[in-house]
Amino acid sequence: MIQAQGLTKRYGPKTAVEGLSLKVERGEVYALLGPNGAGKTTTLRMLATLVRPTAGRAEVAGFDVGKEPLEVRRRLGLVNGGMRVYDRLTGREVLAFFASFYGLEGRAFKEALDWVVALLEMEETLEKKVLEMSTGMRQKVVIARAILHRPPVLLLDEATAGLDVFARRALLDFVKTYRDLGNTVLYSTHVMPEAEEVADRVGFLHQGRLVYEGSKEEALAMGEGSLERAFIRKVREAA
Ligand SMILES: Nc1ncnc2c1ncn2[C@@H]1O[C@H](COP(=O)(O)OP(=O)(O)OP(=O)(O)O)[C@@H](O)[C@H]1O
Repeated sequence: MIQAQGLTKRYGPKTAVEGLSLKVERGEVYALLGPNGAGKTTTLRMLATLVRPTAGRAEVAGFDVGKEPLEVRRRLGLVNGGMRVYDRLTGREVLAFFASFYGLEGRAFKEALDWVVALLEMEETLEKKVLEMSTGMRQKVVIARAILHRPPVLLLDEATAGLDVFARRALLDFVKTYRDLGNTVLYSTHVMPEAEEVADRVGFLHQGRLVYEGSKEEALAMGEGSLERAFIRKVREAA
């Protein structure tokens, strides 16, 4: 569902991502792991058609990110940590607003809303203003707006940043549920234990390069039970 070959992004003399190739299959959670500045955000933004690659190519759900960005956008959702929603609107109003971007109006909107409300258990957010919501409720609205169009591919970029323990738990459980519905999730984080919990496969990104890729089990075995140790080992080997 996600394929990248030689994906590269340079900002002037600075290389943010260098020759990145990866494949994520349907029904899989792929954790892209790396410290701040490793190139995770840039990679996700290229896949989401928000940043144009300097070189290389990528496809999402069979569509080229450079040549068919609208087809790609129809099939993916993006959640960034710390994403804001309009404080003065209710959950329902926020979702109606974003639904209109996807052409979901009238009956189609109602169906999408019913689906997302049941999936995220967020009935209580519908008539509440965002500024009156808990962090957890707000997070549900952020996720709901990203998946209203039922994208088969979901990109999450440091999505647990700033969440309290309840909201974080709900998000990790949601990732697994969304995967189990047959969707594909690219989960970017620097928090290794989160990847240990949700990932099927992992990729280690260091200074813009993918230095390792494998199943979570292989990576854990290499790190004697710890992804963190596996990551450090691969980064040292690549140096
Ligand atoms: N618009 C830009 N102009 C110049 N340099 C940039 C730009 N965007 C990112 N970079 C640089 O590219 C590198 C990779 O950044 P990126 O944000 O992709 O990393 P990251 O792994 O997502 O880290 P973080 O979690 O801190 O966002 C960093 O060195 C960053 O400073």
